[in-house]
Amino acid sequence: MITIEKLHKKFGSLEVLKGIDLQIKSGGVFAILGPNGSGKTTLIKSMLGMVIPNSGDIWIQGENIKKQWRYRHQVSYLPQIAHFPKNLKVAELLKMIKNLKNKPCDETSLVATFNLAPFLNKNLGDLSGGTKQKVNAVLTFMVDNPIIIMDEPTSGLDPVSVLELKKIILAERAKGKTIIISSHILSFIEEISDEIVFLLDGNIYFKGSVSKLKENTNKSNFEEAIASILTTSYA
Ligand SMILES: Nc1ncnc2c1ncn2[C@@H]1O[C@H](COP(=O)(O)OP(=O)(O)OP(=O)(O)O)[C@@H](O)[C@H]1O
Repeated sequence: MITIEKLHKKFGSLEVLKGIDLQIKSGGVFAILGPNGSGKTTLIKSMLGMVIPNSGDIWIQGENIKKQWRYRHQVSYLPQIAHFPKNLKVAELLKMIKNLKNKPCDETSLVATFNLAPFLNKNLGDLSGGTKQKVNAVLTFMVDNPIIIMDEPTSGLDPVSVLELKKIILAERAKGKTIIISSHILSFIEEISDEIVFLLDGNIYFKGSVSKLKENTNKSNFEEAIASILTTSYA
């Protein structure tokens, strides 16, 4: 269970999160949606201790994360933009992360799933954006953690890889893991999410299932339901 209470975050005079209260129950796929700049990454990074809120509290598995780091051993994170060392080879990075994790890692089947074998001896700086994202996915899923947080995981992936990613996410969900995803690809979110939260103007505009959102907005299509929130709010 993840509990967020009265979370405020400002960057200078820009108030990005204006008192977010949120509960994410354990087990299932939870999506964080919202327009560009609505604070999805800020919220995600707050859960990871990478953004320090101005006020408010976050509890992960019962532990207040303020000034804590141990909980991070239970959380896998796929960042929106991975900054890999350019001159390191893919195989070297995988080995290095495995050593750092000091936990059982299973990257072999993931490397096969994402067809990364031909790239293992290539420098990370020479990879295409999509191939880097596949490496990012391998790093995320190779460790067996109960919480998986992904910021725009489909970014740059071709349709076959998106399909593979979806299968992996659903398999992790079936193991009872808590998976938190931010994405603008609504078809992807609709297929995999148990619950969504929609951020708007620093607050939670909606929390519930995709079908509940469709019902509330009186739309049969998820994209139209999201569009109707935005047109109503910004009209
Ligand atoms: N370190 C920072 N310093 C200053 N402003 C920041 C910083 N990080 C984020 N912001 C600003 O906070 C706002 C929210 O950014 P955030 O990245 O959380 O949005 P997002 O919903 O993830 O956006 P997107 O959909 O474009 O990825 C934006 O206006 C952004 O410019």
